[in-house]
Amino acid sequence: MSGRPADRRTRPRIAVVYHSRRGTMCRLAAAAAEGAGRAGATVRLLRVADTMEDPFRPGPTLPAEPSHPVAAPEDVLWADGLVLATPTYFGNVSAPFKAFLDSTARLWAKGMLTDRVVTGMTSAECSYGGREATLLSLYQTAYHWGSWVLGAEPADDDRPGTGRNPYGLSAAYRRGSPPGPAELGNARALGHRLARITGRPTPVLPSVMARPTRVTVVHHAAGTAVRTLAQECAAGARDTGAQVRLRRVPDPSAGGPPADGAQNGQRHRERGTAGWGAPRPPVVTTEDLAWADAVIFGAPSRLGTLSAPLLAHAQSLARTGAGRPLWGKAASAFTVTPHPHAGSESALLAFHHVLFHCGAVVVPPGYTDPASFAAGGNPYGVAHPLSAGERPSPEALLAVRHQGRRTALAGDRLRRTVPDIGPTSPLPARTPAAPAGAGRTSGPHTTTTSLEGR
Ligand SMILES: Cc1cc2nc3c(=O)[nH]c(=O)nc-3n(C[C@H](O)[C@H](O)[C@H](O)COP(=O)(O)O)c2cc1C
Repeated sequence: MSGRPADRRTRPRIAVVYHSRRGTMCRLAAAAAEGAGRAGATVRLLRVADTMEDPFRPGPTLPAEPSHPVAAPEDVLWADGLVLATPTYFGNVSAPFKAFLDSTARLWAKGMLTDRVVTGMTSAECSYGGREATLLSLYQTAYHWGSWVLGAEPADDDRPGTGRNPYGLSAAYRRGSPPGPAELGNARALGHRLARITGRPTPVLPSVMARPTRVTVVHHAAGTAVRTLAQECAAGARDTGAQVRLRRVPDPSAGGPPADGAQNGQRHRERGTAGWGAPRPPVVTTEDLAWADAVIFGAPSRLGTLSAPLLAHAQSLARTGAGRPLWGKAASAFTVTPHPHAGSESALLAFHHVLFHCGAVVVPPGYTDPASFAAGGNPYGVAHPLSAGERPSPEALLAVRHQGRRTALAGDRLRRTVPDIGPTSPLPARTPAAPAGAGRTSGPHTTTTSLEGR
């Protein structure tokens, strides 16, 4: 991110891309665009093309909104940050929205979509009818782009009907009615937060900038493989000039019977020939997390999640209010699995959920370095299968070193933008409400006249 044009501009560019058939997502998208504009962003409010038949036509619709320009893949290229806004269809992204995401593949293949900051919004008829699943599936694409992913800020007083959700915004679809004021206010707040986080690094805060970036690598030191990856990851962070703390989580099960779901023989092999004889890093404290600008977690994968000791530690960080040690910080994870496909993806994705609850910005490796492809092409984080040997391959070591570097650089950038962002509450509408974007006529880089440039 540090080399991206946003560094040289005062205004971040935010694209709010939505699909809507009944008007809910259109209104939420307009609210997010308004919030981003109020944070000083240049905004494009765009709809995806929808040529598919509506299975419920004629359905109850809201009064028509002005037609917004149709999103093109180049809008993703243009943007520093994106709000991706799709209705929930069968617990997933709608087909027209997915078609838009897939249309970015040509730019992705050229490595041109990395390091955007992405957040998501959805609406669904049922409270628990797939809203979270839709937001999380939206982010799969963002991880593959190599984008950073931002959830919504969890609040102490979250109630049903506010749309707040640690993973983004998830509003109710109410037939024939627009989203409620709390939902719209939180959509504005999400757009606002995205724009602030995506924004230009603040050249002030000399006390912060005088020191190197700080990175903490926390791992469940279950065996040689995890420890080797953790050390290499720490070395990658140090490559950037960062100060690094290598820490381990306490493991109550060490020495006893496997109490945390270890799979056959895994715990024995994780200990490896190096055993516990090597100097062990200190046990992590909350201060190690509060101290850091970026945090990278590593652990063996067990039954599709990261191991219990690491999860227990991370879950203890997900408190709300001030003092959340991961809030607004860059974070990522790596893992060791018994076999390929025994959690290499699912354990990392599940761990991202915890990071969202902690308010962290998830910074996956994506395909931002050839090392990621060489190590198996896992965009969510490095995963080494123990069946390939106790010692991670040279490719895995290169990939995790890149992950350490990348997360450190993201932490460096975020520490310049995030500290002055206080907790957000719903942003009330402006009166008169900000107008929706007017049509674009001549291609993807033509502006939405009423929003862009405000
Ligand atoms: C094909 C289809 C699948 C849907 N699947 C779900 C679902 O899984 N869960 C749910 O609660 N609502 C579901 N809905 C309702 C939509 O979420 C609702 O129509 C949408 O949020 C309205 O957004 P819009 O007003 O922006 O078009 C579905 C609707 C359609 C057309």
